[in-house]
Amino acid sequence: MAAKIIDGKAFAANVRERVKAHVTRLVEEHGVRPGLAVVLVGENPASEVYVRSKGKATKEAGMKSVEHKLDAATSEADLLALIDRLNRDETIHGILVQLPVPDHIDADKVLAAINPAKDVDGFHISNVGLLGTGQKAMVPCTPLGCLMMLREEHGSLAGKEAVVIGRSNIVGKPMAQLLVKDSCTVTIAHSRTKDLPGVVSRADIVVAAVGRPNMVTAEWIKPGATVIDVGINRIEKEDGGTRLVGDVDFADVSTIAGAITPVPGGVGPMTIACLLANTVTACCRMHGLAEPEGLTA
Ligand SMILES: NC(=O)C1=CN([C@@H]2O[C@H](COP(=O)(O)OP(=O)(O)OC[C@H]3O[C@@H](n4cnc5c(N)ncnc54)[C@H](OP(=O)(O)O)[C@@H]3O)[C@@H](O)[C@H]2O)C=CC1
Ligand SMILES: Nc1nc(=O)c2c([nH]1)NC[C@@H]1CN(c3ccc(C(=O)N[C@@H](CCC(=O)O)C(=O)O)cc3)C=[N+]21
Repeated sequence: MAAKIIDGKAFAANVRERVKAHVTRLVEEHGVRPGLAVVLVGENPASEVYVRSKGKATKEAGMKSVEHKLDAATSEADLLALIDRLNRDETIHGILVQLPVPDHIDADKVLAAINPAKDVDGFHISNVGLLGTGQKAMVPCTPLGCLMMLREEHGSLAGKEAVVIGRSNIVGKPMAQLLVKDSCTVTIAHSRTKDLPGVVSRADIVVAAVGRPNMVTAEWIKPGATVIDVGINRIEKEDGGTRLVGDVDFADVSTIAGAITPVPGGVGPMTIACLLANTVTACCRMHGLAEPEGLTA
């Protein structure tokens, strides 16, 4: 039987509506408007697309949106000075520095400079540590979006076998933490994993975050498993154009999976919706106001 296709775009639209409703309450009842600052260093066509769609979605949700586009040659000191200004700006509740940053800038140092309360990406070590110890944290947007879709699909995740392919700090590791927190039995696989197909075939839940087009095929998948495809890979078409594909061979895997996210239209839109949700959450925490329900981990 063909897999259910999880409509990330529709789910994200629903999350954005709920964010917008909460923003309206914050503005009307408390005179507070959540603000998000996105910082982009250098010219990266893909990053510019994301930054533009983040800005548009932020405004549509009724929030303040600020974009800082810095020259590729911007010094680390100048970037740190901008972050310091945004940290002290009371109209800004969320700060996101688009990754990757140019080689002459130390990304760890930049992330550590962001006020953890405004760290809507959840990349600051104090948020990483809070998440890892099961405390209230800012949770990275992509894994949070994946978790929301999995909870919607399954209700409780307790006792499920989950395999996360990829161990990056921005997707794989925080995804695994969230699944453990929801009582899954979690395996993290990576490039040195032996018998990856064998490991993946045990899973009730597969999250692929690798960056290799169509790597995961039907033979790896336990019948009925839920497959979340985080990968964003731009590949050449026969006609010379390009198209986006995930890390999962969608046509193949959807013949055996129980449910699957498409690329595009799956995890990507949820990432942006969760960024807005995190900005509202950060704003509420900063002002000691009630947080939106169902929009945090
Ligand atoms: N939809 C969205 O919102 C987002 C999508 N992405 C996409 O998700 C993908 C992953 O991103 P990110 O985590 O940043 O990528 P990284 O490159 O940081 O990490 C990739 C991971 O995949 C592992 N890996 C590489 N090759 C293999 C292999 N052959 N078998 C098993 N594991 C392998 C690597 O292992 P090792 O550690 O051993 O090198 C690494 O842990 C990319 O396509 C990216 O574009 C990312 C962020 C957001
Ligand atoms: N500090 C930081 N935080 C991030 O969250 C971050 C980052 N840096 N660097 C780059 C990655 C990538 N990322 C995506 C967001 C949305 C889509 C998205 O909306 N994708 C659409 C398609 C978009 C298109 O057509 O290009 C979809 O999958 O349907 C994809 C990828 C966030 N990232």
